Amino acid sequence: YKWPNPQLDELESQRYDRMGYNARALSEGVIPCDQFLLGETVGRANAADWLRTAYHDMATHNVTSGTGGLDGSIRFEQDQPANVGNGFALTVLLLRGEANRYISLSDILALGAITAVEQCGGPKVNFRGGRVDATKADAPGVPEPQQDLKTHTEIFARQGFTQAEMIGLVACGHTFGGVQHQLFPNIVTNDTRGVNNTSGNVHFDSTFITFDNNIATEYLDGTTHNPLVVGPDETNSDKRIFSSDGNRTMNSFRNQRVFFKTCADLFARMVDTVPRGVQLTQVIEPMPVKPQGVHLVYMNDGRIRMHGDVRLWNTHEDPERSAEVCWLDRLGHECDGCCWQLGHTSDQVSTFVADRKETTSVWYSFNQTTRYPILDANSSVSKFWFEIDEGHGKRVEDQEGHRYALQDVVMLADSSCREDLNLTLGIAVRKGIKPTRLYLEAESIIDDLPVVRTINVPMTTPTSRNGLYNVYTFSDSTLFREWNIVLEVGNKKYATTNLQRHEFPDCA
Ligand code: HEM
Repeated sequence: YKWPNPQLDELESQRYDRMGYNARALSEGVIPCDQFLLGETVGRANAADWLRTAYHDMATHNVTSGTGGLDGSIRFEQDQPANVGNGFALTVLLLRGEANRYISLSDILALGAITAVEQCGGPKVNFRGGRVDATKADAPGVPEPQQDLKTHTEIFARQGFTQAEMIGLVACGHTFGGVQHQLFPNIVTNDTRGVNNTSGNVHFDSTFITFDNNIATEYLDGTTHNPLVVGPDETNSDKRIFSSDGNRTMNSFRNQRVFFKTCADLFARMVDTVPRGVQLTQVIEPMPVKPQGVHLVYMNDGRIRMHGDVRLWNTHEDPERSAEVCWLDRLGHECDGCCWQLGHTSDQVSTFVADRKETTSVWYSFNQTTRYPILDANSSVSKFWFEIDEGHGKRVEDQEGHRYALQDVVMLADSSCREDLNLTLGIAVRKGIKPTRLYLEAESIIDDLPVVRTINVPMTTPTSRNGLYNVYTFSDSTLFREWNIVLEVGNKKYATTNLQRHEFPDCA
């Protein structure tokens, strides 16, 4: 895809900016993998809850009617007997803050499961966005351990999975976590609860926070303590499922590579199981050169300052490297002095983990400490690109000649400042156009879901008419999450990027 694309930019960032500079908060709950936030029970982990939540949310799917699937309906399904325990509520509570208008709660639940798998030693799982959040419960459909093999096979077939895929999905799922005595006292009894720890949570395998094939090898070797294999016959659903093809599938999982490949494919299908009619995006791949938070600020002296970062994916620190941002003027012409050396410090590095390896990215800032690229408002900017030199000539990074587009019609003004929760915004609007409406788009989370509020900015009297821009002043104290400015000119819209991370000076 081509930058800017607010939805794909956001999905890409949530997917790949996992740790370090400009990291998103999503993965914090699974770093380290034994982390269990918001609860006291030892022997549990967010990683296990996140994976189980994605499965239970999806498990309502009916391939024939096209209903149910991964749609966040788990929020309304916690009174269903198959959804006992607080793992689902905790998962929603931990993850909902990461959703916004471009990435739904159900996208975040899908990505939470993928992040847990990848971060805790598992394979890379393809991620798409575009899930739509349900507003009510789906028809019940999550399997329970006391059901027989025929029922389980039918349930998985209804969800769209064959018998072999059922074996795979259960084995891949049960490499994390375990069964709690408190919730299943007949499965993990007073006698068996002490096996892994004293809290009464008996794990499915000996490495309950590591994604590996021990779930299969320990089962095959007869050393397993999996409560759904060695528990009471009636609830030994893993045993019935694992052995249902004469252990053929489980035997293939002795090979870790086969196990990883199977799990990666099945998890991708699991999280992509959505109600009919929901259109998912392409698989989100990392952008090799990605601008982040690029925006303009109108200075009181009539010039324009350019802010932002750029991420160079899959590279390392290189003292030889120098990087520049270059731009075309607002009419699309090349201009003199329209290149600027980017700043970089050693903390501007980030990492992404999958397939047990780390990918490093290095970031550069448009500013070097306090020095920014400053443009003359007359010539201004329409597109920019990067020129990178690693000691063997300049490499141009311009999205295959498309360059990166940037509007200069509406922007923040330098007069903007913060006083506690209150932001006093100066909003600069280019003269010579006939604006029809100026407003802010501000996000909040209401009843677990992201919503966008529109806040009108009156344009009666500009507070300043310096240079080529009129500046309108507006105050608001509700801009806690993502927000941006939009200017409508007839049916054309000019929008800034999310300005949540802009650093405002104190008003004093
Ligand atoms: C017949 C199918 C299945 C049955 C009967 C079943 C049953 C169970 C039960 C009884 C627990 C214990 C929950 C608790 O005590 O909190 C559990 C945990 C878990 N299940 Fe399944 N499950 C099935 C399939 C799956 C699938 C397909 C996945 C994922 C792909 C999955 C992922 C998990 C995870 C990660 C846990 C651990 C949760 C934790 O430790 O907090 N399960 N399952």
